[in-house]
Amino acid sequence: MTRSAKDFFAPLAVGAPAPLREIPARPSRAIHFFDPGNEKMAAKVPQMVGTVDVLLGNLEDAVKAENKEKARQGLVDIGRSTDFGKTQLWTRVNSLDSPWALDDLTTLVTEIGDTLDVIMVPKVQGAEDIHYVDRLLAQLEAKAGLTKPLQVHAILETARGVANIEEICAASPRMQGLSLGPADLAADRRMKTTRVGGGHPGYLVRQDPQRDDLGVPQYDGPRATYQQDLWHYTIARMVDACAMHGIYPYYGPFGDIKDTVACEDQFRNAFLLGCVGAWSLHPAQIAIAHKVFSPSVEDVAHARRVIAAMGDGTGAVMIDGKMEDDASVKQCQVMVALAEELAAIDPDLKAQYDQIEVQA
Ligand SMILES: CC(=O)SCCNC(=O)CCNC(=O)[C@H](O)C(C)(C)COP(=O)(O)OP(=O)(O)OC[C@H]1O[C@@H](n2cnc3c(N)ncnc32)[C@H](O)[C@@H]1OP(=O)(O)O
Ligand SMILES: O=CC(=O)O
Ligand SMILES: [Mg+2]
Repeated sequence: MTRSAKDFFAPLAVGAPAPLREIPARPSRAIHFFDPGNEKMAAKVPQMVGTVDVLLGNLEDAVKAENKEKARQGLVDIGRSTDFGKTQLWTRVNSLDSPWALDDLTTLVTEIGDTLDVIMVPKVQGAEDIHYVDRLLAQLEAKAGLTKPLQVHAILETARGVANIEEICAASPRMQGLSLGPADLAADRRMKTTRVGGGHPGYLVRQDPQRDDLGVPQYDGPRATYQQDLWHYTIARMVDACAMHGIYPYYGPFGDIKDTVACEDQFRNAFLLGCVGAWSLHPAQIAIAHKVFSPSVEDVAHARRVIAAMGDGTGAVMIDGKMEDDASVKQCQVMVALAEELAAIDPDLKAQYDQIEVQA
């Protein structure tokens, strides 16, 4: 049964911290995955602090079954020994139907709960999964004496999860956001792909056939094709569900590490539709995500001009031949607010945005 509105912000265990009323808008352009049980990767984590918005210790898929405990302990060690500064530390625990999820949550919350910001829960099917995690986290927070509630991020990677997307977002005040999990989602939906995210050359639309002088279609003549985005529908649903509930949508993994161009395109589609970040699986993908999910200097300059010209934000003005009004100024405010959040943690970006004032 759904909790009453009054109970929604009450702690779910005696001694647990009060739930957040609002999810803080912290920059999270790249959520960088590392395997804490892989010595080489783990050794790089302290040097990566400050170079990426989020470092995520991954315990789920991509960690071999025999290494699950090692990865969990590796994350505890990293959490204890690293000063993360403004970089957030997230984890992805094993799925709730696995033999590891309970120990993942119990160990991480009690050992490094004060260092962790967000717990990513994979393969979320419905509100019941979030309710389970919500109560368990409250009990563990109380046990560990934590003063700040942990946030929860759900991966959308089952057909049932997509069908229940709104109730998942609404299930707990801990809900921070959703990520698209295109690999598991493709398998669960029985899509006929074998990739981790990105497009597919077979998913396309084809230009109509040219016609000859008599109007007869030339079916064997040249016709352009345009590859389509397999993920448009799901990302659009995520964006609406997240916006409705005051939480944040993210594109997930892009598995073709060498195809940096297509990765950038896929991330940009997600950014333009409303996502705030994407996963980085390899150090090479961090710069791509930072570039794509930071508004361009040109867009910020334009947005500031519109805001300045619109005064109190009502009415209509012409700028460079285009009509701007109450609705476009709101889009500009979204752009400028994001630029300000990012400038606060990224000195290079701040310098670029500050330059706009000089040129204006
Ligand atoms: C569908 C899903 O669930 S997606 C999420 C789960 N998947 C993951 O988390 C995958 C994470 N990434 C990886 O495991 C690796 O990047 C791989 C397997 C994709 C590629 O690894 P490699 O073949 O070693 O890549 P490559 O040789 O280019 O690595 C270069 C260096 O970067 C390091 N590196 C690679 N990936 C990472 C990473 N994610 N974080 C930190 N360092 C990394 C390597 O250890 C290597 O270090 P070295 O120069 O000291 O030897
Ligand atoms: O976990 C991510 C996915 O794409 O599956
Ligand atoms: Mg997955």
